Amino acid sequence: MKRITSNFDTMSTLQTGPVSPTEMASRLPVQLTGLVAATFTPLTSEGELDLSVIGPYVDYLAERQGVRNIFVNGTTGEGMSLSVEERKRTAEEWCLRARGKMDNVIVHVGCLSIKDSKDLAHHAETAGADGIGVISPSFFKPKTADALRSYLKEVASAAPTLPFYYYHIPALTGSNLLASDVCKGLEALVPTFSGVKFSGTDLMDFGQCVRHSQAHQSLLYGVDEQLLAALAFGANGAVGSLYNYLGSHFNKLLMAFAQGDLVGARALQFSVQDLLAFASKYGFDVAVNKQLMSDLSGLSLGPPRLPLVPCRPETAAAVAQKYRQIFPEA
Ligand SMILES: CC(=O)N[C@@H]([C@@H](O)[C@H](O)[C@H](O)CO)[C@@H](O)CC(=O)C(=O)O
Repeated sequence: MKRITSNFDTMSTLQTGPVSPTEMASRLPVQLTGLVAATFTPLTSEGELDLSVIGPYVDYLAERQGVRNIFVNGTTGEGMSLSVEERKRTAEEWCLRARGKMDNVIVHVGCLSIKDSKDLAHHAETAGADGIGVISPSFFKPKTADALRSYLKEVASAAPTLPFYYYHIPALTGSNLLASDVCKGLEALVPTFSGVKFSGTDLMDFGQCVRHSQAHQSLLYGVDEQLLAALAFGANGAVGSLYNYLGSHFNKLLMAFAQGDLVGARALQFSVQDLLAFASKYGFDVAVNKQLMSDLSGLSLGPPRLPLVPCRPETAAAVAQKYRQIFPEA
C-alpha cells in the first residue's frame, strides 16, 4: 500500500507556526487518480460481518479488475447501516488485506452523530487508511454551506494526517447544498482537504468544483454510467460500485479518453449504460448490485442489511446474463 500520510507526518513535525493554504497544498500527497471501487460489505447469511471474504475480494479487484484503490463503508458498503464497532472491524480488515496490493484505502466515516464520525476518523488513521471520506449528515441537515464546512472541519480534525475527501451524494443525504459551495474555502479550514467524491448528476456543479480546485486535489466522479461526461469536465478519477465487476472495462474507457479516442470511449460508456438501463427495470439498488457482484465474482458477499431487502435470485441471474451478453470478454 502506498502510504500517503508521510507528507502529513513530515508536515506536522516541521510545522512551527500557522501554515498558509498554499504552503500546505505544496506539502500534500499527489492526486488520487484512476478507478476506486466502492466495496460491498460481506455478510454471513445471518447478517453478521464475514471478514474472511475481504482478502479474496482484494485479490479479485487487483488481479481480475485492475483496480488499485478502494472506498470502504460507503453507500455500496452500507456503512450507514453498520454499527460503529462493525465499521471499525471492517475498516481494519480492508486496511490489513489491502497492504501491498492496493494503492489507497479510503474509509468513509460519515455518521449522523459527529462524535461517531470523529471516532471513526481517528480510528481510520490508526488502522492505516490512506484517506477518509465524509458525507453530510442527513437527518438534521446543515442548512448552509458554512454549517456543513464547520461539521467537516471538526470531523477532519480527528484524523489530521489523512487526506480528507468531501463525499457529495445529494440523492441519498437529501442535502440541497451545491458541492462547489461547500468546497469554497474548505482548504483554509481543513488543511488535509484533498478533493471531492462527487456522486451527483449536476455536471455544472461538478464543473465548478473542478474549476475552483487546487492542483493537488482529486475530483472523483461517482455516477459510473456517465463517467465520460465527467472526464470531459476534468475528473481525475472515479469512485463507484460498478468498478467492482467492470473495472477492466472502465480502465479501457479511461485509456481511450486519455488517448483522445472519444468514439471508442463513448462505445465503452454506452455498453455500461445498456446494462444499467436493463438492470434499472428491476429496481437496481445496492441489494441487486451486491447479489450481482456475488454471482459474477464468485465471492460470497451475503445479503444486504435491512431496511434493504435481498434481491430475488432470478433478478440477479437476469442481470448477470445481460452482463455476460454485453461483456463477453469479462
Ligand atoms: C447511489 C449509488 O449507489 N451510487 C454509486 C454508484 O457507483 C452507482 O452504484 C452506479 O453509478 C450505478 O448507478 C456510488 O456513487 C456510491 C459510492 O461510491 C459508495 O459506495 O460510496
